Amino acid sequence: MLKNEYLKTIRERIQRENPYQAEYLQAVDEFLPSIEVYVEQNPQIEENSILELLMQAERVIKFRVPWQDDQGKWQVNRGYRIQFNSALGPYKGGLRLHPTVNESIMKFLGFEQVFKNSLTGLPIGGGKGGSNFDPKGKSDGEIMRFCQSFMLELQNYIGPDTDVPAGDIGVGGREIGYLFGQYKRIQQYSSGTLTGKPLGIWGSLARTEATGYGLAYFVQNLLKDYQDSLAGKKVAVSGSGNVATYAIEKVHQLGAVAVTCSDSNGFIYDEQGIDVALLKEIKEVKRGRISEYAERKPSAKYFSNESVWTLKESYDIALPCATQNEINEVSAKIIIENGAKIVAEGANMPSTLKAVKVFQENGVLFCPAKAANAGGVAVSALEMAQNSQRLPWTFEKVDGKLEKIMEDIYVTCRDTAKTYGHAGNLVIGANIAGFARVADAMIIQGLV
Ligand SMILES: NC(=O)C1=CN([C@@H]2O[C@H](COP(=O)(O)OP(=O)(O)OC[C@H]3O[C@@H](n4cnc5c(N)ncnc54)[C@H](OP(=O)(O)O)[C@@H]3O)[C@@H](O)[C@H]2O)C=CC1
Ligand SMILES: O=C(O)CCC(=O)C(=O)O
Repeated sequence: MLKNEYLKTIRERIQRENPYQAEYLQAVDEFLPSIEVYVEQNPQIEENSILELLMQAERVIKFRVPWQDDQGKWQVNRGYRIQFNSALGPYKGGLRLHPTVNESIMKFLGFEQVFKNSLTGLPIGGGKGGSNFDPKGKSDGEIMRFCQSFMLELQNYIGPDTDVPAGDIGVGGREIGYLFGQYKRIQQYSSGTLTGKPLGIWGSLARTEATGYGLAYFVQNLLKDYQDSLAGKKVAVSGSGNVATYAIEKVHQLGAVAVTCSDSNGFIYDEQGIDVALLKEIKEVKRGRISEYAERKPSAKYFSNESVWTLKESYDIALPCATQNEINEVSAKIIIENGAKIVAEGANMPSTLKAVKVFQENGVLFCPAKAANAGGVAVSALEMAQNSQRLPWTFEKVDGKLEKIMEDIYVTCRDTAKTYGHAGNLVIGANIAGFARVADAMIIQGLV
């Protein structure tokens, strides 16, 4: 519950202006209470109407995306780009292709991206985009025609110093390649306009791995504070896409064993540890379903139409890496009963507000998405740097920088939480640290 009168008026206004945007309101309700102590100690925030300005996306772009399917029939989807805040640099954030995409989901993602990008310490503002186009079951030709049509509109609003989109759910190297090709046809060859590019068109080494690896580095830093490490830990992971796959790969490299993964049809429990090579073959090469994993690996059990978070088996760490609100109050309690001491969010907002409360009240070390999954966008910013320099860096160089950035983010969140009287609360640490830098930049620039 908010106590500060200024924050109450901000919350009421957001409710009035966005009455049906449940996900955006949820992200706001996670954020506002956690910066209360900072706002009370820093009167310049209210004096300069920083929150009135910040909570309003700078620009919300909505457009029609017509495309022809393989039967020659015209289909139409809705496209979005939310240019949320540019105080720290060009808008930066992924594009999501999923049938659930709507303005509320785009806005929650864009809003959180602002503070996440700020935490990286790199010169990037926050944005997000996407479409309710469903890539599942579509041919390469259909994906290409959709991406070309999407870019026909989007190209009006992006560029290496304006807005730099990348991937998210349903958008990987293939889609970024098609989007880039269309941008080049209409505008010019400008490699820094999109990140997450395939290596053949000047993507960065380690961008594919960055979000999942970064998540593991974040957890490793947290454990270090408790004189512990990932070695020997049992880890439950949800999802089987980009973030989940490389989180599993890195926790294995650091000596832990990940025993689960999932897609929207069910989940796998493999007591021997997820076989990452098999997972990549099924998901990245064949674009198949996770059920095939159990058909090919005798030690694996498949649970159809169930979430990982219904599993009742012991593990030490939970890494939700699929989608928003996949963990509710009930599953949070199951995770705690299973013995998890750490929950680190690879996906964006995978825990409901009630789930976060359950974790925090039960002493779980909870690592919020905007800090724990910032490795992806951080390496995207490094991709922009390489593109500007016109020089590719080695995998080791990028991965080394990623490791240091994740350590810095962890330390910043930990120390900020302590400074403001909430030691151990990484939600408060992440939100205050991310917000303070954006607010300062807005004031320096005359509030624009
Ligand atoms: N890619 C990146 O660099 C970053 C991604 N993220 C976040 O991480 C999460 C995963 O993204 P990413 O791995 O890139 O996406 P992918 O498209 O590669 O994978 C998404 C995974 O989540 C599952 N999933 C998606 N929607 C649902 C749903 N409604 N219910 C159950 N499962 C679902 C998918 O299953 P299925 O195939 O069945 O749909 C798939 O296994 C998202 O929240 C994203 O915003 C955060 C930071 C950076
Ligand atoms: O790499 C990027 O720019 C986008 C990453 C992203 O969408 C995210 O952090 O949620």
